[in-house]
Amino acid sequence: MSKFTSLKGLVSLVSGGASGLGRATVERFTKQGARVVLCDLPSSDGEKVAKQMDNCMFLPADITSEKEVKEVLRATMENYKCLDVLVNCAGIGVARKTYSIQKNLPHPLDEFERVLKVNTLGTFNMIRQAVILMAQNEPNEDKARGVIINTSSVAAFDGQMGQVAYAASKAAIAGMTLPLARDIGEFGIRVCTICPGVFDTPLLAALPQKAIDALTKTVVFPQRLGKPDEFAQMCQTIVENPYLNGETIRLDGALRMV
Ligand SMILES: NC(=O)c1ccc[n+]([C@@H]2O[C@H](COP(=O)([O-])OP(=O)(O)OC[C@H]3O[C@@H](n4cnc5c(N)ncnc54)[C@H](O)[C@@H]3O)[C@@H](O)[C@H]2O)c1
Ligand SMILES: C[C@]12CC(=O)[C@H]3[C@@H](CCC4=CC(=O)CC[C@@]43C)[C@@H]1CC[C@@H]2C(=O)CO
Repeated sequence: MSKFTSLKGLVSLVSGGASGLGRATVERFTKQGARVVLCDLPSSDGEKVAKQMDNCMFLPADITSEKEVKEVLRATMENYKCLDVLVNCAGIGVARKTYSIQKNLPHPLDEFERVLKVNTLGTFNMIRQAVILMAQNEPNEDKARGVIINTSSVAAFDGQMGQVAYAASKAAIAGMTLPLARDIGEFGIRVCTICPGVFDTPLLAALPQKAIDALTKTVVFPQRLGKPDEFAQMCQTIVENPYLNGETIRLDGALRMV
């Protein structure tokens, strides 16, 4: 069977794999026979989560650290001799308006910088180093060597009040998709980005229940929160469809955040 027609045997690196959408992706990929490196912060549940799955190892790193990501990729090569798929799920959010008139305070610059650093710079740091490994792979009959999947958000297009930093960071990830595909297509590496709507994860759970209910009501159909495995299923689809490239895919039940 040609490589990338199924997840079986593929070496996959999932950032943010200790929680939420990333964890669901690790679970689905390992169940489908992939060998998975779970990358997450040292303070995360990464070790515990990896131990619960077959063919999964935890390699701690902060995705914003060039040195730590380099070590994760070195260890991936040492253990698995290659890297076929990268799924960038690691990310953070912050709720902060551009100016609080009550406190007479503008959005803290360091907070804006932190969100952009983790979400956008961290995603690119993973990509720029993973490409080096993927480009060494033996190509399949279609000359394919690797697949990269990024996580943006519907907030990239319908950012809500208080999401200026988050929306900027996610719009940048969506904006990177096509130029990345153009840059690394010559090496046989495809790049797609998923824009989730509202998914039932610990990140979302930080919202008050009333806010979650209000967001859920704005989903057209099915009117419910997305299941993390539905995100993971989209990742599997992207890997297994050789003609999907350079595309940003909304996965949101036709939600358009107000
Ligand atoms: N849950 C949603 O509704 C939703 C909607 C749209 C987009 N997203 C995006 O999907 C991704 C996953 O979200 P989630 O809901 O699963 O969140 P989550 O908080 O459950 O998981 C995020 C994971 O990323 C890890 N992480 C954070 N910063 C990191 C860093 N610097 N280095 C390494 N790991 C780091 C965290 O430790 C955590 O395990 C995020 O990028 C988020 O912005 C989520
Ligand atoms: C993920 C999303 C946007 C956010 O950043 C918020 C999150 C709900 C929980 C949050 C509480 C906060 O205090 C900070 C912001 C945030 C992490 C939102 C759920 C859906 C939003 C989204 O991106 C939809 O695609």
